[in-house]
Amino acid sequence: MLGAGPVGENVADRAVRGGLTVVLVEKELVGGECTYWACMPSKALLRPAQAVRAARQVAGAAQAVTGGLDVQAVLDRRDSFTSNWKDDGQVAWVEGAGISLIRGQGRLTGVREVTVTAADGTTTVLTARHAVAVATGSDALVPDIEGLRDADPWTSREATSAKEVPASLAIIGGGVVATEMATAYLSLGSTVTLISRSGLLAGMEPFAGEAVAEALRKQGATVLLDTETTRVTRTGEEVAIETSGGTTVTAAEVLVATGRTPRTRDIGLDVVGLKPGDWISTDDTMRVEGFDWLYAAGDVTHRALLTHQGKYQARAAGDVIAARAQGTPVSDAPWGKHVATADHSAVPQVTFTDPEVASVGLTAAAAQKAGIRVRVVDYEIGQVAGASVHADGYQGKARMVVDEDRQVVAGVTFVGPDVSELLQAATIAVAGEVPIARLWHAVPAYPTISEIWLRLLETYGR
Ligand SMILES: Cc1cc2nc3c(=O)[nH]c(=O)nc-3n(C[C@H](O)[C@H](O)[C@H](O)COP(=O)(O)OP(=O)(O)OC[C@H]3O[C@@H](n4cnc5c(N)ncnc54)[C@H](O)[C@@H]3O)c2cc1C
Ligand SMILES: NC(=O)c1ccc[n+]([C@@H]2O[C@H](COP(=O)([O-])OP(=O)(O)OC[C@H]3O[C@@H](n4cnc5c(N)ncnc54)[C@H](O)[C@@H]3O)[C@@H](O)[C@H]2O)c1
Repeated sequence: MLGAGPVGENVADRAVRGGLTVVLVEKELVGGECTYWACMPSKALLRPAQAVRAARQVAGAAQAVTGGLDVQAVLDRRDSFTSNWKDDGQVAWVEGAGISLIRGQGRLTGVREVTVTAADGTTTVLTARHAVAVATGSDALVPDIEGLRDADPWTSREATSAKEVPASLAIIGGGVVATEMATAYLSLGSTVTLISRSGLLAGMEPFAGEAVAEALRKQGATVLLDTETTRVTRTGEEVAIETSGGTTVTAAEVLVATGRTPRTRDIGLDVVGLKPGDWISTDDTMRVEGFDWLYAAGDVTHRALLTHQGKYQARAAGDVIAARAQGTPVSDAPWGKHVATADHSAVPQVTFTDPEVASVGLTAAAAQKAGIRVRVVDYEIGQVAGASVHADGYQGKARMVVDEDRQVVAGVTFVGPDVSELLQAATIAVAGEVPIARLWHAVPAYPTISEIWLRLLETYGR
């Protein structure tokens, strides 16, 4: 098993539970990007401001919040979530799960063969009886913008692990990392400028990015949309970012948040006939096409660059590797035990901005593009009784995209404060293909924000 991020750990765990022996190879920290430089530290940076905002939106509680964030306490709490970038806890879990761990850079060196080069240069050759799985994840992509690499830019790693808050931060990109880090650093006191070559959160329902852009501006950020970055220059303590609009943005640091690139350049893909530097594509059992022994899961497959979805793929992969090894039945029809079917139509994602964006399944545009006859149902979440009790002047919007021919929900998007916990109900509706007629019988409790479901159904009609 190459890579001990959340995905590698789960493939290994499932294969061990299935009766196999597993060696996990890790070159940095057991727990991967998610634990140390992505999901956990970013959410730890965001949560304190969200808690303060929640209190400030409720008269009575608002009066109790008299100060600003304690920045050092926020950073200290973030450090506790990353265990100060030490992986002892995760190593203990690996050992407890009966998985062997070898530290070093792993490379494919033959059929079912991996060679691990340790930090001191010693090598260990491992030959698998059944399978090799690759879950080496992804790195931040730094695009070819003139001067950018020489300007010593931050990537998501520096943004999530910074020990000090820069006075000003320019962010190139308009996706999830850019918007979340803009939200976090604004709350920590930086002057933030976000430079996006498109609108924000492209690929989601348009009203999501529009709401986030408006909110970032209200919170004090400068948001430049449809703006290309043309040149970046660092002079001493300052970075100058020239843009297509003619504006030059200056900041103490520049964060590049322009997507990911697969960690496959140096893992021996050429030895097995694949191209180094490419994403690794698989079938729905996570087996690499053309191989009976090579599997991949998680970010490296480019199916859905999310921890929960990678771990879902990992459960399928670990279980199917064990089943194929033991000769037990394989359940690889859509929605079977050994396939990651949901990757195609039911991927949930929360963007932890303020307001939050929670979505699953297809947007209206994506559904139409897929040839589905859709009806779009929109509703203002603030009109739901539970939302008005939750926060004074609650503002948010929900969209349900209905597949008219199949009478099921193809996608749902919620934008608003604290909508993240609404998402699992939507995921169940989409993945479960629950008929609209039956959803009427899933009665949301009064007065909760979940009553948005009732309002969406009433707007749809029956
Ligand atoms: C800033 C940020 C915030 C994010 N927030 C969220 C979030 O809130 N929710 C969410 O679901 N997703 C989030 N993501 C995405 C999430 O981090 C990834 O989807 C997830 O980490 C993928 O897991 P993985 O195991 O595939 O890869 P990784 O976590 O990257 O782990 C891969 C592991 O493989 C190791 N490795 C690589 N090459 C080798 C080799 N040759 N030999 C040995 N070991 C090797 C690496 O050192 C690493 O430990 C975020 C991403 C970023 C950048
Ligand atoms: N809360 C979460 O679930 C969460 C949080 C952060 C990251 N992630 C995952 O991590 C992945 C990476 O996030 P991300 O924000 O880096 O990627 P992204 O794909 O979400 O956004 C990339 C952004 O960079 C822009 N861009 C791309 N190339 C560019 C260029 N050459 N010049 C200027 N702009 C350019 C794109 O237009 C887009 O706005 C995502 O796929 C996401 O799923 C998830």
